Amino acid sequence: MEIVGLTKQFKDFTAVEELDLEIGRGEIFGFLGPNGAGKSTTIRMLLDQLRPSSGSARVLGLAVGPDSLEIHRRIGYIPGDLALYPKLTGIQTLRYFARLRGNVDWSYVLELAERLEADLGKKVADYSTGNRQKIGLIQAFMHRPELLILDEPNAGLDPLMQQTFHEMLREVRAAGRTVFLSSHTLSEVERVADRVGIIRRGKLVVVERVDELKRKAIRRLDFEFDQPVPIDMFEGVAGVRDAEIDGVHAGIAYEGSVNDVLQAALVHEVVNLHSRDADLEEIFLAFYRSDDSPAPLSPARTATASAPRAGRHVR
Ligand SMILES: Nc1ncnc2c1ncn2[C@@H]1O[C@H](COP(=O)(O)OP(=O)(O)OP(=O)(O)O)[C@@H](O)[C@H]1O
Repeated sequence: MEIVGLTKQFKDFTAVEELDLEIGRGEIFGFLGPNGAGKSTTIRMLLDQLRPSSGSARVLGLAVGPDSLEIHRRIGYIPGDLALYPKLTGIQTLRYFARLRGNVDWSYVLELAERLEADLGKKVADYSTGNRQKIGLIQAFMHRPELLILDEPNAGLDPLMQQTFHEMLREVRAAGRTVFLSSHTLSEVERVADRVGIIRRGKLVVVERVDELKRKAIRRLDFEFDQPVPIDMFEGVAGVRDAEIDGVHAGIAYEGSVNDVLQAALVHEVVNLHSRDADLEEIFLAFYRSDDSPAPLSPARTATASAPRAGRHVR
């Protein structure tokens, strides 16, 4: 998928501004942003449901606009506000979608329904949000599309079903097919996506590999030593952003490789060591902040800005 300068103006309000993005085949791309950031507007332009004010997009090598019929044939899609016929049962709904699509392997549909534990017997009107979403997922996956465009697909799924859904996404990737997954929750995207793009107030503020973001994030180590250690023992150690030394305890915030931190620590006898996860949340929150300050330029810079001041503290 290639998006170039995509812009949507609603009167004098710019919902999406000059969006550039390339997504490769076989990739799970997480499109993250707070409510109202412009995710659905972007997706609706990709689907040709909304005309861009300027810019263009190609999906599966085809031009959005002129080739949209062909694009729709080859993709699977869940809209943010999935509308289903309330009087049909789940199974009737899926048969209807399968007929529209043509060439759907019905045994695969039933397999998906079983994996997602979808209740197909009830009328859609009587469905819970989660079950409605399951029908949405099955219809998006049923024809094994080359590209899945999923707008907030996780809504209403319980944790177990989210896991099943993530497995399904990984299978899609393993088969060389592509996923464009919009979400406002970091934890979902972090678990499955190869790369993320964060959109804020219509602008793409960062596009980065998830593992790269994690690598750049601040991490924490808590040491316990067998005897009190000097308060300056981590001073000048590469990557150390903050050191809180309190007798036999040392809490270290660092970025990059852990080796230098460990080397500096092992000068003394370590009796206990606790490592805390990379604080990706901090990075994302910095991008999400809705104040009027300019968006951060890079995740590395954000991590630096949101990290405690370098130096040492004595409690
Ligand atoms: N038809 C429209 N006319 C005017 N403004 C609109 C229209 N559609 C969307 N917007 C505005 O564009 C902005 C982006 O909306 P969009 O639905 O793309 O956000 P989103 O990132 O999908 O958010 P959410 O997570 O809440 O679904 C919002 O401020 C919204 O009010």
